[in-house]
Amino acid sequence: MTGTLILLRHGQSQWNLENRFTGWVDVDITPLGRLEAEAAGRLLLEQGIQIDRAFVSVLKRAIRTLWITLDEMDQMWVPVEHSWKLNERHYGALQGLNKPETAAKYGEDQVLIWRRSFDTPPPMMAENDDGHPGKDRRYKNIPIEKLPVGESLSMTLDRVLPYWRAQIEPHLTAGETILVAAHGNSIRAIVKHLDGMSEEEITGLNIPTAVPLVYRFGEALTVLDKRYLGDTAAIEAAALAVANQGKANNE
Ligand SMILES: O=C(O)[C@@H](CO)OP(=O)(O)O
Repeated sequence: MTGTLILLRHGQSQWNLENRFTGWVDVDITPLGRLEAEAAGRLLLEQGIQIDRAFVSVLKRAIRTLWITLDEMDQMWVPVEHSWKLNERHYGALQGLNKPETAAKYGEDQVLIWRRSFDTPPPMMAENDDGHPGKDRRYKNIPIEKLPVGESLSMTLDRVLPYWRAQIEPHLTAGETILVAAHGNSIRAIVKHLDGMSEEEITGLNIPTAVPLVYRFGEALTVLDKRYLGDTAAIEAAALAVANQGKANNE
């Protein structure tokens, strides 16, 4: 038996609430998002899970979710590594736009392609946009040509996977229990890899906010089992609500 992995999407963010494309915009979690993160911590605690190490993006909605979850578990002392490689996919020129309004303007089919197709990127952010990651101090050590201005899920996977292999996998192989606090689409990229999902299958996967997804691994990191912690019907309803965020009439 080797390690255990917990994948945790951040709690509800202000732009989840407003239903806006978020990507790399650093919005915080809402009061409900904080409660969701506390509930995630309680679920992990009930399972007696002891975290050895945590990994998190450099976006505050994931960082704060991690803090609250670890606080609830009284395990705030665990080593934490931050990396932009775990950031949400960059949503390019869509960032900030309201999803139902975008669906009303461009059609639900187009929005579904932008949100869930494997390899169609969103329209790119302009190089001179004030929100360009090259203008953000937290990315100053990353060569400008490596900073995305819009990513498909495939492009997200291309930056998540080398990080996963180099930084996270060795700890699982060593038998550690790892918590990864990240985002809907960076988690979808990891799940696609772990479950060997096809490009078709991954289009149907939606990750609910702040529900711990626990993987247990056997030799050579084969997946022994995978399950969400919590009430199955509520989790399915939450995933469906995420899927429906791209509908034109979704308020
Ligand atoms: O807007 C985003 O950054 C993501 C996650 O909230 O949305 P979607 O589910 O549409 O990929």
